[in-house]
This record gives sequence, structure tokens and C-alpha cells, in this order.
Amino acid sequence: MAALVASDVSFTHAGNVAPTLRGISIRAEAGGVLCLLGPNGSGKTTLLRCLVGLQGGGAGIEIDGRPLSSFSEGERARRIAYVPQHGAAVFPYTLADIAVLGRTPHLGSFTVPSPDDWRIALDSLGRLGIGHLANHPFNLSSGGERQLALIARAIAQDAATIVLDEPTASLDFANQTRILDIIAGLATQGRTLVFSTHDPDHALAAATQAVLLKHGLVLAQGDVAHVVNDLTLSALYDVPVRLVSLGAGDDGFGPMTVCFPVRRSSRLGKSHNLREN
Ligand SMILES: Nc1ncnc2c1ncn2[C@@H]1O[C@H](COP(=O)(O)OP(=O)(O)OP(=O)(O)O)[C@@H](O)[C@H]1O
Repeated sequence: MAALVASDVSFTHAGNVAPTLRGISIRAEAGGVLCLLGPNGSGKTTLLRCLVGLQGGGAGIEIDGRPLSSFSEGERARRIAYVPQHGAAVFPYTLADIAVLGRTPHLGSFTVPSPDDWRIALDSLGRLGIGHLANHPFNLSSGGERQLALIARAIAQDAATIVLDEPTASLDFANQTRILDIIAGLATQGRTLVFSTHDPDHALAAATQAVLLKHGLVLAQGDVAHVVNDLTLSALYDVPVRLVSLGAGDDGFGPMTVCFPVRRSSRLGKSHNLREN
């Protein structure tokens, strides 16, 4: 089974004294979804960028047992798709242009995208629910529309390993569930999926494995059902967190588990009552 593995990965950003990542060892399996959770600044983006070779030169990273550093640039682009948190467009690309960029690793030198490449790109936009925006300029699109276009680009790339940095961050409820369904669906095709989020509910909903990252160290990792719980999340975020199991509803949905942080003011005896104010 293909897997994306990091072994004892450490990384210090240029100009920093303290390392951002310290001895990280994780494993994302093919056919699985690994979710990275952690507070702001804990090193999630840095780790994801190391996993795909954008930082750290691929040191300590293996795909299918082969060092990432041994992959040519083209091989790497065909094997790994990366969706950054924010996409900047200098040129006035349309969303279709952005999506078809995902086909670049599959084109020969000096060739332009074929009708088939454009069809794949437009299908990807359609799958993300933004087919109607194909001709819309990326730089004039909303944050959520940009995020969806970048995910469409990754899907058009058709890579076996897909790494997404906070893919649901700018999205409404409908689009969040769409992306989580797409992530889970891509994994069932045998691909390796890794994503980060600030919403542990999304780990519970779509991931098989979780890695909890704090101060550049792995606080806990393993099966989501074991690792994502009141104790670990409270320790991770330094705020009490509760998980609640919801039974199956009459509408046919559930059972499911949701989690939420407990605000100081909502603890027993300290609740704010609007009528008292
Ligand atoms: N290019 C850089 N140069 C110097 N320090 C950096 C750079 N990028 C990130 N850092 C630092 O590395 C640490 C981890 O940042 P990173 O973006 O990986 O965290 P994160 O967990 O993704 O955060 P967030 O959830 O807020 O997006 C932070 O302290 C950040 O300031």
C-alpha cells in the first residue's frame, strides 16, 4: 500500500532560532485520510509544506518507501497535489485557467492543454459546484470561491497523494460538507489524503487518522476515534473541550459525534443571562 511517511522531521525557518518542527514522525496510508489538528502557529502549514517538499528539501519524507528527494520535479508533481491555504494570482487567470493548471504535470514540454485536459478541469470545477464561474477571474473571486478553485486544480491533477491546508477554512456549511465528502471519496479510490483544520468536527467526520500538533511536537496520533477526545483536545487547545455523541435522528442522519470548546462564561453558575443585563 502506498503511504506518505515523515520520519523524524525537524525544520527551522530561515531567520528563526527556535525550530518550528521538532522530530515529527507520522504516516498517512493510502486509502486513508489523515487530519492534522493544532493551535495557531503550532506548525501545521510548515509540516504540510515539508511533506510535499516545498520546505526542507524532502528530508525525512518518503512516498511508497522512496525518498521524496529522489523524485524528479515532474514525478513529484504527478504524484502529489498540494492545496495551499491562500492562492495568490498575479495574472488575471479565470477559475478554468486555475483548474487546468492541475493538468500541467501531465503535459509534454511545450504543449498546451488538450480538449481532454480542459474537460477534466471543467469537470473538477463542476464537482466543486463552481462550474458556472469557469470564466470568472480568480483575483476577483471571493475567498471561498478561490479555495474551491484551488481544490479543483488539485483534483484535476489526479495525483495519488493530496495534501490540503485548511481546505474548509473559508467555506459555508454546504461547501464544507461537500469538501469533506470529496476528501473521503478520494480516499476510497485508494489515494492518500492529508488535510489540516481548526475544526476537530471535520476530523471526526472525514478522517481515519489524526495527528495533534502543539509547539512543533506531536502531542498524540492514531485512529481518530482514539485520539480525538475531551482530554487530548483540551490539552491541545488549552481550553476545556467537550465531545458529545448524537444519536440517530428521525431524519435518518447520525449517529455522530460533535465537539465544542467550553467558554468560561458558560460553565455552571457563571452563565450570562441576557435578562440580567
Ligand atoms: N516564512 C517564515 N519565516 C519565519 N517563521 C515562519 C515562517 N512561516 C511560519 N513561521 C513560523 O512558524 C510557526 C508555525 O507556523 P505555521 O504557519 O506552520 O503554523 P500553523 O499551525 O499552520 O498556524 P495557523 O493555524 O495559524 O495557520 C509560527 O510561529 C510562524 O510564525
